[in-house]
Parts: sequence; structure tokens; C-alpha cells
Amino acid sequence: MTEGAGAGATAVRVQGLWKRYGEQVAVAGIDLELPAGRFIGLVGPNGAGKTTTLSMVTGLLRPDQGTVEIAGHDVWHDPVAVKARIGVLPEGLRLFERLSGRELLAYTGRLRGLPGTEVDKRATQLLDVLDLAGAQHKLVVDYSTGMRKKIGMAAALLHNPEVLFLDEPFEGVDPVSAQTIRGVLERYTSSGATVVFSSHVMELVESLCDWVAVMAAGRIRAHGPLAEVRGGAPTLQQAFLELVGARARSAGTDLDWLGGGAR
Ligand SMILES: Nc1ncnc2c1ncn2[C@@H]1O[C@H](COP(=O)(O)OP(=O)(O)OP(=O)(O)O)[C@@H](O)[C@H]1O
Repeated sequence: MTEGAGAGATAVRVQGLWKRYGEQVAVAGIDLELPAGRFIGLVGPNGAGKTTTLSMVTGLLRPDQGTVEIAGHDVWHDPVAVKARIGVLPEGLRLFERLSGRELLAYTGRLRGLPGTEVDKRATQLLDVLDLAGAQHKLVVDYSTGMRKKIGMAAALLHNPEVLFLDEPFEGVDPVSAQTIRGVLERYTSSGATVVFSSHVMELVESLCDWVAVMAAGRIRAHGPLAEVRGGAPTLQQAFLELVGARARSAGTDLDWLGGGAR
């Protein structure tokens, strides 16, 4: 086990994190400790601030205020140490489109400082488990959305990071590819590594994660083991609606012009 990992350790420590875009407060003072070795979901509706938070946590976006530590290293003061320990699959990741899938992994592995033979071995295994072996020589520009997510994930896992951050990894992914991705992530966390992923799909988070942080309007509304956050509610979705005080909108008179009948 590397430092910072192990039972009871904290993988990510966030303190007083803020981000504003002009008048818009995207992240409004977040404090969060994410435990190591867990499958962690950051959930919240569209615009809650999940992407902004993950971008700041992974060193892609500078916070207005606050600190982030990963495995004991400050993201903004010690970026090289942090980048060696994390893998990131950001939303809308830009890939090198004119490389084939295998070339992309070879390039990423060499950038990470891995020896060529090790990169080859790991790339072959990742392409195989992610069901991309048949497309390994195809250019990335010709990959489908699901294939792009999978090759991006392979690139993020190649150096065997301690913590893997994924922004909406299942968005636009078909059920078969989703199951493949899921299998790889479960295998990865079962060996003690940490996954942090964002999603607005509560059912998905509920079925995958053992620890969740619920975000709305730039703040953390609840966090902890899944069962604790769900509390007495039958589903995470229900618990979330109660947490943010949302009420089902009446379908009564609104939009009464919509549907069949009179035009
Ligand atoms: N570059 C930007 N410039 C201005 N406002 C931004 C920018 N990025 C995000 N925002 C705003 O910050 C808030 C949080 O956005 P963010 O993308 O972090 O939410 P999210 O929870 O990831 O949403 P989604 O699930 O829709 O991706 C939103 O109100 C959004 O409009």
C-alpha cells in the first residue's frame, strides 16, 4: 500500500472550496473528506457544481478559495506528486484524434514515465478487458461515444493511480459498455483504490457506490456511507428530493395545451 491509502485513510480532503463565474456562484464553500478504498459518487442535479468541483479537485481549474489534498499532497502546491497518484476522465475529454487507440495508450504510458514493455503489456490487457481489442488500430476520431469513454478510462488507469476521478463516465454509454466499465471499476476498488465519479443519475450511483456526497446549488447537502445518506427513504432519489426540499410539480393546469386533442 502506498502512503495515504488503506483502511480508514482519507483519499481526498477538501476545505473551504469556492468558485464563482462572475455573479454565478458555482461552488459555495465545500468541506469534504473522501475515504480511501471506496466507490464514491458525487451526485446532484444539472448545474449543481459537480464538474466545477471535480475540476478544482483534480487541478484542472484554480479555486477562488480553499484547499484540496490528495493522499496527503496539496493539489496546487504539489501538483506533480498529485498527478502521479491520480487518474482523471474529465467531461468532454479531448483526445488525440489522429492516433489509434493503442497509440494513444502507448503515448500516455510513455508520458507517465512507464517503460515501453510495461506500457505494451498494460495496454493489451486494458484494451482486452474494455472490449476494445478489435478497435485498437482504428483512429480515435472514428470511435463512438462509448468507445471514447473506454479509451479515456484506459488512459486514466494505465499508471495504476491511487484515486480515479470520472466525470459522468456513463453518459452516452450503452448498457453493454456500461457493464464493462462497471466491472473494471469494481475490480479496481476491490484492490483498495478509490473511485470518485459524478452523476446526476441517482439510480446509477445507488447501484454502484458505497459512499456518496449529495450536491445542490454549489453546496454539499449530505455525505457519508450510502445507507446513512439514504436514511429512512426507500431510494437515494427520494432521499435527495427530501434533502433539497423539492416538491413534485403539479401536472394539473400547466402545459394544458400539450398532447393530443385540440391544437
Ligand atoms: N465556464 C463557466 N462560465 C460560467 N458559468 C459556468 C461555467 N462553468 C459552469 N458554470 C456554472 O456553474 C454552475 C455549476 O456548473 P457545473 O457544470 O459545475 O454543474 P454540474 O453539476 O456539473 O452540472 P451537469 O450535471 O449539468 O454537468 C452552473 O450554474 C453553470 O452554469
